[in-house]
Amino acid sequence: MAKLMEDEVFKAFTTYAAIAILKMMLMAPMTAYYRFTRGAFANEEDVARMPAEERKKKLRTHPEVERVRRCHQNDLESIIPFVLVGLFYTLTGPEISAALLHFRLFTGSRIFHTIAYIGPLPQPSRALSWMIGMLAIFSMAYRVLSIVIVL
Ligand SMILES: N[C@@H](CCC(=O)N[C@@H](CS)C(=O)NCC(=O)O)C(=O)O
Repeated sequence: MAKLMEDEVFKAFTTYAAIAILKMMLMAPMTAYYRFTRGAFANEEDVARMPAEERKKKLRTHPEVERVRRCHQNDLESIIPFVLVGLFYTLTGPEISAALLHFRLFTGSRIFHTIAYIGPLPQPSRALSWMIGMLAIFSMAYRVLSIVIVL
């Protein structure tokens, strides 16, 4: 394990995986921020301390809160596969330049995806950033499978 931690590709992977995971985790406090500022809560107990006439009004969905939640959901659909496939890819011993290209493209694309989703920026900016992230994962998966495939 200590030896793995000295490997340049593994260190690069750990760096970018940590950035992507932290970005994804930021979506939770961002959801909370949107809930409070837009006054849109999900559970009875969240509004229990509010005056009775406000309670019903605040127990609702809000388009901007839902947008942040969809963005968070999309991160989960993309960043978890990146962390798993990226780990397998790292273990195949790729060139550092190729590995960095994959990790940077993926992480950059996810940061841009969030900006495009929350902004919101006009399409196809979000779709393109999502596609770049997916391509990076598929390209890593292709290398993994072409090296280790056992059927
Ligand atoms: N679960 C996604 C699958 C396809 C996807 O991830 N599309 C990208 C590019 S259009 C996206 O940002 N979808 C919006 C979303 O997941 O809320 C969906 O329902 O749209």
